[in-house]
Amino acid sequence: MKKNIIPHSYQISVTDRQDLNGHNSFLLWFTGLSGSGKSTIANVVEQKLHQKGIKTYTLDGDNIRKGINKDLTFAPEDRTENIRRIAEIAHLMVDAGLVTLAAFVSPYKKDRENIRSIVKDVNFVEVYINTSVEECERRDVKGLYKKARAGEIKNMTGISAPYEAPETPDIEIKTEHESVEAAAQRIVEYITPKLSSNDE
Ligand SMILES: Nc1ncnc2c1ncn2[C@@H]1O[C@H](COP(=O)(O)OS(=O)(=O)O)[C@@H](OP(=O)(O)O)[C@H]1O
Ligand SMILES: Nc1ncnc2c1ncn2[C@@H]1O[C@H](COP(=O)(O)OP(=O)(O)O)[C@@H](O)[C@H]1O
Repeated sequence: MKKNIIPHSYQISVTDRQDLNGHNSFLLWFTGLSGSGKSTIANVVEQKLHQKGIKTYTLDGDNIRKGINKDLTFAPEDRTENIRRIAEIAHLMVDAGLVTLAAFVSPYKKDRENIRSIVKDVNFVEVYINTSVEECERRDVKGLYKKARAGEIKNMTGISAPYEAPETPDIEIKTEHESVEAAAQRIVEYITPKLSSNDE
């Protein structure tokens, strides 16, 4: 605890907010290479949850790297800071009672472990979107792999920067063998018991 920062105790707790919402809150974290399918699958999962009346919010590159983290690059120490800040934001969102989805490359194992400690283990569901770099490069949704091969982008994950795959993710999706719809449905089925369980 930092000196002279004394927390105020508020009367409304996360449990009160969850009771009002009628469901628990937690963080669904998607990790994988650029173009692996994180945003596509997270988007369908969020739609399915929304249709069930679940309160959600999705954090991704569009609302984070263009906003609060626009000062950060793709150098390793900046990626670490990127993920740390996102984890702190996600922590606030989970505290606010939202099922929070986050889709970031998050290539370093130690950074993903740090998320787990920030939001607490019980609130963290790790989804590994496992797509080979060959397939991501074939899709090349944003033309980044082409630029990386041409040397126009440095530190491109999978090409010139590492991706440390999760060893024991909660859910693993191999997009070369599973459709977007099937993957999203499997994720929703996995988290459904967590929405209403009281074993926090
Ligand atoms: N060098 C390099 N490596 C990887 N990705 C790159 C790079 N430069 C730009 N981009 C684009 O930025 C998106 C990844 O940002 P993240 O914040 O998810 O990255 S990280 O978690 O900090 O590693 C990633 O978005 P997604 O394609 O949605 O994953 C890319 O579009
Ligand atoms: N089974 C699948 N799951 C997810 N995406 C898939 C799948 N098959 C093909 N794709 C395509 O791969 C691309 C993934 O892009 P995107 O979701 O932006 O990836 P990321 O967010 O990981 O960078 C999309 O064009 C999507 O339509």
